[in-house]
Amino acid sequence: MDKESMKKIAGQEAVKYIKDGMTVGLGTGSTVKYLLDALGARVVNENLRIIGVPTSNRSAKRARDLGIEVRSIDDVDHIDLTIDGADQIDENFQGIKGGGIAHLREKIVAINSDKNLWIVDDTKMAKNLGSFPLPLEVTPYGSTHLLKRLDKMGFNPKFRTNAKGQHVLTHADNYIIDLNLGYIEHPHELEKVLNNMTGIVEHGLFLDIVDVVIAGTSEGPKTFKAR
Ligand SMILES: O=C[C@H](O)[C@H](O)[C@H](O)COP(=O)(O)O
Repeated sequence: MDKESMKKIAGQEAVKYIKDGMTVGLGTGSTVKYLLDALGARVVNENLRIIGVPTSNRSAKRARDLGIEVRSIDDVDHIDLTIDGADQIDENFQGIKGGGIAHLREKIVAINSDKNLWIVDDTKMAKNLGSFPLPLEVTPYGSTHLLKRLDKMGFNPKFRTNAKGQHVLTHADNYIIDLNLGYIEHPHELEKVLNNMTGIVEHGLFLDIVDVVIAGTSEGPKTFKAR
């Protein structure tokens, strides 16, 4: 089965966790797209009343187009459940996110949610993190010096650029540096190091955040309780 079909299976399974009246954080990415399609269908067919809190302009537009009511995080008093994609998930359900440059908003929404559910195709489930490059959102000011510092630390940093060689800009007009680490032996230690570095606005390590993971597999959806 191809990856798209596995993403679709995960998105369609996850929509079952959304109940009438909920405020739901809406993640970003190609897997979340399938969730939004399935959620839009429920809003129309079942007259489901939910409020969506999107983590990107892309998800906000898609949700609105599908008839899902959306509000900014600062206009809701709580979020019951957030459903998002992920780039890599290790055997302890720690994750890397930010492949689609949305991890700053995604982390803000995630830590303000009662529950977090991730949806992935099962090729993203790994023993360890690190084969997927770890994204950092960084302030443009001083970013060349930050890159040098990260390089000296052995983190193999690279600015993320577009086809024209220009910096990719985040929602907040920041840059992205990807760390090509290969293998992250101690994610919590790395998290502490990155949290303490001036100029890094947010990194894509999502540790101890997810509650449930749904992986789309060729045998159907597989659900894992992370905590
Ligand atoms: O910045 C983007 C997000 O963290 C996405 O959730 C992540 O990149 C997974 O996206 P996709 O479902 O497209 O692989």
